[in-house]
Amino acid sequence: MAAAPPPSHAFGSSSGLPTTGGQRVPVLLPMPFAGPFDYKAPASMALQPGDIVTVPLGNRRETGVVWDASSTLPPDLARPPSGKTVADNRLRAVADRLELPPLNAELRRFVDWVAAYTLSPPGMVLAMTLRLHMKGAAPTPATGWVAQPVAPAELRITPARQKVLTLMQDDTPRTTTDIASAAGVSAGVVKGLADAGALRPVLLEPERPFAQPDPMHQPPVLEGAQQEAATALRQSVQNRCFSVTLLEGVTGSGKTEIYLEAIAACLEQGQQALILLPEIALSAQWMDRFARRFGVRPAVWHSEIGQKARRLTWLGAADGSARVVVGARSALFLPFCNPGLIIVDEEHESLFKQEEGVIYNARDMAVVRGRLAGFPVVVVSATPSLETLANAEAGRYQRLVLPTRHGGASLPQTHLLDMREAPPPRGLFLSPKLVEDIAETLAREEQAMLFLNRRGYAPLTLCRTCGHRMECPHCTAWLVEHRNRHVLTCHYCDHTEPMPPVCPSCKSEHSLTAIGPGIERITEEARQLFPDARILVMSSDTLGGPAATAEAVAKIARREVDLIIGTQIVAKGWHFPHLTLVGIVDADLGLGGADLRAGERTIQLLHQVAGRAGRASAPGRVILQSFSPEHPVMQALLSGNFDAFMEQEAEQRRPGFWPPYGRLAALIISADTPQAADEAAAQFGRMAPYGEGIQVLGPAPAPLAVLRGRHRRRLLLRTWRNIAVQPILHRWLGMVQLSRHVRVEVDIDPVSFL
Ligand SMILES: Nc1ncnc2c1ncn2[C@@H]1O[C@H](COP(=O)(O)OP(=O)(O)OP(=O)(O)O)[C@@H](O)[C@H]1O
Ligand SMILES: [Zn+2]
Repeated sequence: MAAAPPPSHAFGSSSGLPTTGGQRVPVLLPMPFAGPFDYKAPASMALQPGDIVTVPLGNRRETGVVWDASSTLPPDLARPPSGKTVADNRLRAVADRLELPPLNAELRRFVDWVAAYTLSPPGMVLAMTLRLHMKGAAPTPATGWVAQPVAPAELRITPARQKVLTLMQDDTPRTTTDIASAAGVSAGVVKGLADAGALRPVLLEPERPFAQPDPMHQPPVLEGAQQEAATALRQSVQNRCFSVTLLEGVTGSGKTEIYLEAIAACLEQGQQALILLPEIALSAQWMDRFARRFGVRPAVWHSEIGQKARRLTWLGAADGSARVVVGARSALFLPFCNPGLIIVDEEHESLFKQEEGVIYNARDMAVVRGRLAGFPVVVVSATPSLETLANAEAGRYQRLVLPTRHGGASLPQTHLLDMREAPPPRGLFLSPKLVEDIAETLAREEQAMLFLNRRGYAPLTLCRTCGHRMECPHCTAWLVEHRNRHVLTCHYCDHTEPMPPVCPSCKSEHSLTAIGPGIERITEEARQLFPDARILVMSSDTLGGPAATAEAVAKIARREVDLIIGTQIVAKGWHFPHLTLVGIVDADLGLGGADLRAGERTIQLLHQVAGRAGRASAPGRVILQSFSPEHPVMQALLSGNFDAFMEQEAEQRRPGFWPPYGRLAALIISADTPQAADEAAAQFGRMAPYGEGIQVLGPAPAPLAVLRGRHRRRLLLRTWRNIAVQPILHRWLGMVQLSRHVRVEVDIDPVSFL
């Protein structure tokens, strides 16, 4: 863990651009300090902002980045000045400059900006861009050998040595291993020749792992609206300046196809493109598609690529050899040297919000990066968020719309099943009508899909005798039964325990009962109903990783599956041409709770799932099982009038200044005991900012009042849109003295209200 800074270092600003040795330079370390620390450049070392260096910190050595002497932040975001300046004679010296490409000015500004916007220590944002082992991070250029033009006079020639010298007459640099195997000698012979001065060391070309995508490899033939949209996107890339475009289109309209054209334009002008996908592990089809269009696969970035791939991709971004990177939200912090475009696909996805560490929304920060560096950003969705729609309406974003499915495919027909009128038999969850439709679909040899966004067997286990509920010992949450594994598990903290043989409270036997369905239970029901159907379950519990997911998807495409049962994994942008029926087991799930965006989120998810049906020639159908078919969300899904629904949402949020018509920031206070949490929350409540257009809601216990053993309270700051929340929060946080056991998280533009 980072120790407190040693006294000889304090953050402070220094003046002038450090370009010559001997000067004071600020160095930002990837740690939770408030800002950079000053160091002294050794006389022999000319340092520039952006250089990656190692410096002493306490008695350790740390990697950091030479930072800018003065802040470039707008006044709204600038932090109050802090710290004192260390006297010149007490500065410690920078130890070393690493052979790595420096972080350019745009990226440094971006790091500062994200830190200031999210109220995070800048070093923690820097840590996201330095996510690789810096030591030995540069591709140590392999050393090779060439023959000296004139062999040393005293060289002893053996037959083995002669073989090497003959081989090396062509002047091609080779590694020791290559020489040994090509000449059929041992490595010792090569080494002997080198020691004797007959071979001269040369640096070999660094490894170039990224094949270059070819924009002309296989361009599509575009039709009417597609053509127009592609031309507009190409144009914004060619303009080489900041803009944001919303590419909106019904599922299957060809949005992906169109934004690949924007990437082609970016490649044609020699720039790099970044595509952010909400769940990169689920992008097997996307990768294939990219390869069909451009002839090669793109570079990939997410938290699970290995250390070597991480290093190569980072360097490829920095030296420009990685021309296209597709990644999860963290790819946004890669050090691109020549970025020309960012695409945010499925921009409405809440997965773009990182909820831990630096709490940020990658979609919004992508727009910031585009603005700071002057390139276009394209956000893509079939069901754009209200934030994005409002930006389009206000003219801040351009809007391109693809109104119909590609190739004459029609959108699926939607049917609402009122579960109060046609309930399933007791203890079961699929209504007779849905069962009948699945049977018909399977009889036609088409595929069907059942969607339920709940892992496991049952969300609640209850004792029928005493009413005891099986709850997580560390969280305010029920334990979810996973019958396949014979366990109960908490989906918030992963606490897992075996299914108890008797009720832990009243000790009754055979009294614990599963309440409600999870996907395992639906699968059990489906197996009984359709014993001959080939069923495939898609959830994070059944698909171990990207490879298993890719294989599952390929099986569906090969028609080796009749019925797919899945959680939200099935909602991703899959293209299953033989799938014609989608059944949504519990359409109301997700509408409860105090979430501001519950309706919006539900409609986005269900629309996305529905969009998997009927994407090729056979028409698709969607069946929604609902206990509240009159709900506006159900009615909108039925009519397909997404715009009208979002207008209603807007009307509900506008008067109360809820986002996007006002700003929100959440404070989440957590402590070991409920008393400590209450006390800290009350202090924040007493110090709450006030004023015209500023309101604080709470404190109140968080819906997840206990999480991983910590007691949580929430406050919500809501302001008018034209009020910046960061200065208010700085002042507020500065007024409350917290004990060491209390933690406060700041969540700007919260997406989760748990
Ligand atoms: N102009 C075209 N030429 C050939 N194929 C096309 C064209 N446009 C779209 N397609 C095909 O139609 C299918 C749907 O297109 P695509 O996946 O781009 O739509 P989308 O709008 O991104 O869909 P979703 O939102 O459901 O993910 C894909 O198989 C795609 O290859
Ligand atoms: Zn838990």
